[in-house]
Amino acid sequence: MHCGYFDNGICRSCTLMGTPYDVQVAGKLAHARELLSPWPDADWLAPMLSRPSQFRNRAKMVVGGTAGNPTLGILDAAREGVDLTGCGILAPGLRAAFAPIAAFIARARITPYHVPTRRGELKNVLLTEAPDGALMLRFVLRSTEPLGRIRKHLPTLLADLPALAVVTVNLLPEHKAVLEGEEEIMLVGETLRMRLDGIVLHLRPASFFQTNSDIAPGLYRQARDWIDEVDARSVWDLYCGVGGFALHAAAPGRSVHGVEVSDPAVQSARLSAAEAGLPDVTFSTGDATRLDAADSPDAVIVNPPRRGLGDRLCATLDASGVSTIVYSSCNALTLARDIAALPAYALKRVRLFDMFPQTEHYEIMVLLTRR
Ligand SMILES: C[S@@+](CC[C@H](N)C(=O)[O-])C[C@H]1O[C@@H](n2cnc3c(N)ncnc32)[C@H](O)[C@@H]1O
Repeated sequence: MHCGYFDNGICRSCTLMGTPYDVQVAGKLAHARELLSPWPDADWLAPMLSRPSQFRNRAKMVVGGTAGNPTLGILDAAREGVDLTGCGILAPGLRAAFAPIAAFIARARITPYHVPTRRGELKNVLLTEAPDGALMLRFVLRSTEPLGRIRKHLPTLLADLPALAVVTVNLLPEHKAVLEGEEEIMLVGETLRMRLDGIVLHLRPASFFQTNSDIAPGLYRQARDWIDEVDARSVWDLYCGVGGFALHAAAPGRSVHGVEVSDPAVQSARLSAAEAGLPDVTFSTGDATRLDAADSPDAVIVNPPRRGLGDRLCATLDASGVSTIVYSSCNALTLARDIAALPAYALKRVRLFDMFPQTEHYEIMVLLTRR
């Protein structure tokens, strides 16, 4: 894949842009093999490959320019807006939505936030596309000043962009280089329905979702297959987010319990389980690292953020009665560190999922069984 923004030095986010896709995947595999070389007996499954372009289901666009002529993209070295609406890794439905959104910003006179002068309101536009094309749009604002005009012009935006299922305003009053703030004002809808493999996962505005809607179901299927193989009767899904692993692992005679620190994500997961008619799939809000494995299940699925599980949870699991761990990670460095902290387990299988083409990042899933 080639990208004009990359070639012209406008955006360098995709660090592997221009490298042939097979070379990218070979490099990621070599990186993972090196990190997991202390466990040479592991069986490596063929990697799951992505389409190399148009795979991202989520756009995080920094807004620059003027109210009349906004840019959606990034900020340059001088902190001025640069348009990236033609970004080739974004799903086509996201790209098609940018023009109506920019027209709406102009119509509702929402002044983009200008970092050098700390003036203006609109900081970011966050857009997520469901596999069926439905969209969730979030305007990250410094204050509620434009809210009246947003409400007034919203019907026109909805007419221009009928795929919009959820529209919100997120408030980020601080001058911080973060994506979003704590407060969310719901304007249209509640959740985006992310249908994967026939299972609907309800996504609320600030919750995590895997960024590649083709790879995500492959990830969930792989975990379910390994759990099925050992015929686990009880399963925990730690760091469960909106419940993708848990809902896919559901089976007759099996109880699944998800634990997640974000309460809105847990509410979404519960809604999805109820709609799917799965009473044996339950969720609770909590800190996975503080779990007590006294009533340990047969199997545990873990999918932590980049920092990994850490010493405490590894020690709890290592001393538990859990026979199988399925560990899905977006950071093979912390994964390798955590496996080393789980000496009671043997690394049986490894599979790479190319969730993030054009970058050095990848998702990797391993099967660990108690020795
Ligand atoms: C990589 S995401 C995985 C989400 C989910 N497994 C999925 O497939 O969508 C990591 C999740 O861990 C949650 N999280 C972070 N720290 C946590 C903790 N200490 N205990 C429980 N959940 C945590 C985050 O809110 C986020 O939803």
